[in-house]
Amino acid sequence: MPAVEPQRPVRIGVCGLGTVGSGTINVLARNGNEVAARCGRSVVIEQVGARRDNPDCDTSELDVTRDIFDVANNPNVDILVELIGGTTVARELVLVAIENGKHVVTANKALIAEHGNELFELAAQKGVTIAYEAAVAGGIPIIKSLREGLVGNRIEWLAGIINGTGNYILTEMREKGRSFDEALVQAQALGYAEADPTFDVEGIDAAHKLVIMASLAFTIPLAFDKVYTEGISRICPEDIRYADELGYRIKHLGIARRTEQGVELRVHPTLIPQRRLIANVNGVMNAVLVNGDAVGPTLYYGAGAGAEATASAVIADIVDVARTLDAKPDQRVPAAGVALAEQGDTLVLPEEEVVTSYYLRISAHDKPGVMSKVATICSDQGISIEALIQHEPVDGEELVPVVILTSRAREACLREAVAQIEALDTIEGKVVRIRVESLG
Ligand SMILES: NC(=O)c1ccc[n+]([C@@H]2O[C@H](COP(=O)([O-])OP(=O)(O)OC[C@H]3O[C@@H](n4cnc5c(N)ncnc54)[C@H](O)[C@@H]3O)[C@@H](O)[C@H]2O)c1
Ligand SMILES: N[C@@H](CCO)C(=O)O
Ligand code: NA
Repeated sequence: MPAVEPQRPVRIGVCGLGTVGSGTINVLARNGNEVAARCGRSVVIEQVGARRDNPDCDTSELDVTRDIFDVANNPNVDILVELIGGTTVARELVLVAIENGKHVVTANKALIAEHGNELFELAAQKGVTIAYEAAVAGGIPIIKSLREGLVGNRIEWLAGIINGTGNYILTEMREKGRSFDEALVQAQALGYAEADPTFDVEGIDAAHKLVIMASLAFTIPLAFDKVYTEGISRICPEDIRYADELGYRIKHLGIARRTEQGVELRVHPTLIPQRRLIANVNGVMNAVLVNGDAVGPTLYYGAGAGAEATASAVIADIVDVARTLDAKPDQRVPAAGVALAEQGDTLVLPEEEVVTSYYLRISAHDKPGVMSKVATICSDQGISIEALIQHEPVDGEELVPVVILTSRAREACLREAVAQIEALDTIEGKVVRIRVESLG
């Protein structure tokens, strides 16, 4: 029998030596033998592009350049691993790498969500691949699941806790009574937050991840600008408490759903029943619930952020690319799950048309007839009240907090009802409203 040719090592160039870059180098150093066995060839770090050294990892034996474009232009690099973040220099870097015939592994959801259509197109023309497992839900192999594991299904909907920082903040507020700001500072110190943490708390990061999942689940182009996005910065401790009393948890969810009228793409705080597994996903952990017509509901759970958890996904992509390094491009799984010509249209349903139940919190003057006026306004909009709790006035004030759970209603009807309730002279201030999903 002829001897099997040993495969040459795969040579990677790592750009960015922050949380994920240093985690990737450390995990590769620790698990190099297992990784080599998985890919059938060793993985060699040919070059590192970093503005400065990072004391969290040892690069003393590596070729380090201060100009990341050296890596993109290095003829010995097979795979460029983009871990600098952002959408300007990162886009340029990835374009140059692809033009130079390199495969790309990236953890950058902003880049894929906002420029993925363009990058996938160029990669297809050049016969290279872009892998982005780390971009969604950190270490959880959700991209692999959507792109490969679930392809026998028509996916009806998915819903996920896909921002570790936000989930960490909501958990700290609920379990330890920490303030929003305190919990955010901690999440930043732990390396979970984006360079601009408003991306985490205002739902932009989750929107990036949601469109990537929706694109794979529904085989549609990426449509980041169509996502409805609401953050968690206005969630108050009393809403977390009242939700608990009603048997719910407040989670920041990304939801993608097919309807007959179009696709729903939305990120917002959501009350979900406490009995659901996903309601009990806490701290920096992420979870994605995917509902396929054949398999039914499946749940993916794990660390959504952090140096080594994210490195786990980056390295899985490196192995995937390395295994098919010598394959013909059409033998690889396409970056978008299907050839771009096979993608359908993205008709995203306007938010006003979305139908959900709502949690409403109203500050009412304790006078007779207030609640019957509220009930009439709701019923005129076709909304019924499923539960109502009247709380004790806060700190001896005259105002009484009233919490309502509504039936399912069109967003447009709910908005009209809220406007009319706010106009009542027996109601003070704005109505707090949070969507409710049963996820059943
Ligand atoms: N931190 C996480 O838990 C996590 C998880 C999943 C995905 N991500 C994504 O991974 C990427 C990196 O995130 P991070 O947390 O490691 O960020 P980070 O800020 O810790 O690291 C980024 C590094 O890139 C360097 N850099 C930026 N521009 C550069 C340039 N032009 N030249 C050279 N170096 C440059 C920075 O100096 C920094 O060291 C982002 O896209 C992020 O969204 C992060
Ligand atoms: N900032 C992101 C990192 C992982 O994508 C988060 O908190 O989930
Ligand atoms: Na992932």
